[in-house]
Amino acid sequence: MNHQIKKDDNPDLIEERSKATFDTDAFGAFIWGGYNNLKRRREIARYYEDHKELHDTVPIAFMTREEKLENAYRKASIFENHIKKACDVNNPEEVRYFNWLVYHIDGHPTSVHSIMGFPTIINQSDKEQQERWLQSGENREYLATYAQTELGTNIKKLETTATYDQKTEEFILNSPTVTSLKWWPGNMGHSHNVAIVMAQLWINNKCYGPHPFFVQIRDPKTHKPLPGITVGDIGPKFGLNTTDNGFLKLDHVFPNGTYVPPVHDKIAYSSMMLVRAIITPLMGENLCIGATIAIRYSAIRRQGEIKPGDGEVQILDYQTQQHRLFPQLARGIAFLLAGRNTYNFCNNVLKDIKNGDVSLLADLHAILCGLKAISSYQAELGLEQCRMACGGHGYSAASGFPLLNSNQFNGVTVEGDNLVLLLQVARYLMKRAKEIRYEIRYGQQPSKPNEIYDYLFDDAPKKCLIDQAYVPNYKNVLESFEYLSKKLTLQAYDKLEQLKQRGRTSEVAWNECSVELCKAARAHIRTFLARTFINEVNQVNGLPLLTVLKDLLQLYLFYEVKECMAGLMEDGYMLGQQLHYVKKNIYEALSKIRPNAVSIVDSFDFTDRELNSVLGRRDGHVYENLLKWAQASPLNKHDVLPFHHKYLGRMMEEARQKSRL
Ligand SMILES: CCCCC/C=C/C(=O)SCCNC(=O)CCNC(=O)[C@H](O)C(C)(C)COP(=O)(O)OP(=O)(O)OC[C@H]1O[C@@H](n2cnc3c(N)ncnc32)[C@H](O)[C@@H]1OP(=O)(O)O
Ligand SMILES: Cc1cc2nc3c(=O)[nH]c(=O)nc-3n(C[C@H](O)[C@H](O)[C@H](O)COP(=O)(O)OP(=O)(O)OC[C@H]3O[C@@H](n4cnc5c(N)ncnc54)[C@H](O)[C@@H]3O)c2cc1C
Repeated sequence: MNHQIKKDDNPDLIEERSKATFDTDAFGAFIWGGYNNLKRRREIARYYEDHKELHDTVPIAFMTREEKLENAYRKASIFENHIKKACDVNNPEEVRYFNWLVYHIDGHPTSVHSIMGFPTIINQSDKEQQERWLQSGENREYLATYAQTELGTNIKKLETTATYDQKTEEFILNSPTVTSLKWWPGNMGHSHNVAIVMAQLWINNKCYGPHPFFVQIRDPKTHKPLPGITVGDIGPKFGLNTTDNGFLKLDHVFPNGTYVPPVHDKIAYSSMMLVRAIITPLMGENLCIGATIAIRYSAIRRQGEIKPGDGEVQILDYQTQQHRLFPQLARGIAFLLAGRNTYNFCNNVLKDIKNGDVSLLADLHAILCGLKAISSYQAELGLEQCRMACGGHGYSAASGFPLLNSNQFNGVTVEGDNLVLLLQVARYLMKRAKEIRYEIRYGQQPSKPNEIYDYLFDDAPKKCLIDQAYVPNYKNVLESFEYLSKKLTLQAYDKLEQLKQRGRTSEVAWNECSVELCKAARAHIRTFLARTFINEVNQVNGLPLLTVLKDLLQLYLFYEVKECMAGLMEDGYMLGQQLHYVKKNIYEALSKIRPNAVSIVDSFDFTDRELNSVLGRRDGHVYENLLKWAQASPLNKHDVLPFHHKYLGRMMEEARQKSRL
């Protein structure tokens, strides 16, 4: 049963919705982690709808950059009055959802304080510092950005210095070169007045590596930059134009604060872990939003005939359209599930770290890096497929895709470039490979099995069993992913060792293997994503929901097998006839998903505010609203543009006069 049917909706959508073979609320509860969460989402969305002062005055596509910022500042100033009424403020998912409804996708002037600056203070300050900055940070008496990236250096070679002056017992922060300017930190340009600055710590002429410092960059009252501080906005970007990403130069600045040694030398990176953990489900959500827009639009858009004379078909009936869109749906769900899983894992490990236990830090770091890299890359490609699937209207800002996709572009870069992060995964895998070759087991005697990497130590069957349909729970497909991942990991390791034996330094050998190292990392993450999807579906009771989830799982798994078929076939592990079986499964899954496609995307329960798209409207009334949208364009405020006669009008008039001569 589809709960979204309303009698005045577009007839094609009513027809699609009436075909649902499952309960859309049951699916929604599966996606959002239970019925109560789904109910709370609806209550929060209702709260947002009922409070017009939180809405945009005009679509942001029609605003200049300054208007965007002012609109977001206006909302930020009333946000605190509303959040306590709309949400349980101790529930991060409710808070995140309300934020998302109010500010939507283009950034906002308090975001980096919430997701990076303040969490860094929570996780990395000592008791005395917390007494000073915790409550006031929570009250937003100050707003803190996270200033790590520099204009021309990499993290290992940061040039910003924090030198301890023994005489005054103070730290002096300095940007000694143009390349050392902090560049990119979100909200640093104009909105925030504090920066958590990552700087190389120098004590007695000895460098202790990058450490975070709490630096007041603007006067708390006048908001003017403080002495020694040069700060500003870095200018317009591909997306996130409601965020003032900034630059910062420190000229011998004396910040508040003391140096506290971390419990682990990589703890300074924990803020990045937390954000990476947020990014993967966000990528899933973005992709599901894109798929919702494109699938709803494909159900109301009619173009061409399949059987001549039978009339124009919904473009969703074309197999090519299904092949373009349904894998995005399946991948979006896979990212949401894996993201939820690792977000919980991350919070548990961060708690352990606070108590001095860093035993799971490396496992967590590797999986977060890999998931962030794969999910953001595939979501970017997938959203582009969704846009293209909407033809010309997909290119209009009314579709929502220009804003959605341009913001998605930052996913592959923020919190670490994807290739750099895949190489972090590879570093972890190479350690496991060494243990396999020397027959040592990671963690020696593990107290409990670790699903993330245990398979690397097991002997997978040497023969591909992918076409053995009787194997339960897709064990055979998972084994194929495991086989490939282990093979690529060991191949990369052996090549590294050979290069080193031939005299290459470790670093040069690493670089010469880096394409293959990234392949191994991708295969490991693919295995994790597949296993998580299978495990989550296995826990579902209730046949109608289970059936549609299994259709999506079938598509997901066989589509991923097809994506890595070269690696599976090159050594004869998978045979040509098995590839035919894989393709058959993909096409079969597409046709099983087709009748439920609109109901599946309805199950996500995205509001029209979240979709921000005329094409993806819940009611399907696309064409009349495209006209309304175009008429609202600021250009159409005038029948004749105020500068028309000054230029084009004059040009044409002069041309007419000339031709009369
Ligand atoms: C939603 C919108 C958000 C918008 C806000 C965006 C904010 C930002 O973008 S903030 C800036 C983020 N910057 C980055 O993410 C930089 C990306 N690069 C990295 O993270 C790299 O991992 C590195 C530069 C931190 C380290 O690279 P590398 O030089 O290769 O390695 P090291 O020698 O420094 O360290 C290796 C060692 O450390 C472990 N490790 C690295 N990072 C972490 C971590 N986050 N947590 C735990 N452990 C970490 C790594 O596994 C190695 O361990 P061993 O192999 O045991 O030595
Ligand atoms: C929208 C946005 C918001 C941001 N917000 C913040 C913020 O709030 N705070 C902050 O500190 N930073 C922020 N950043 C900066 C961001 O974290 C960095 O841009 C990102 O980590 C990549 O670093 P880089 O720009 O120095 O790229 P570079 O390191 O110059 O990388 C460029 C390319 O070189 C290659 N490369 C680099 N190193 C290696 C390597 N070791 N091995 C192989 N290939 C390599 C990769 O292909 C990479 O794509 C933001 C960036 C963006 C786009």
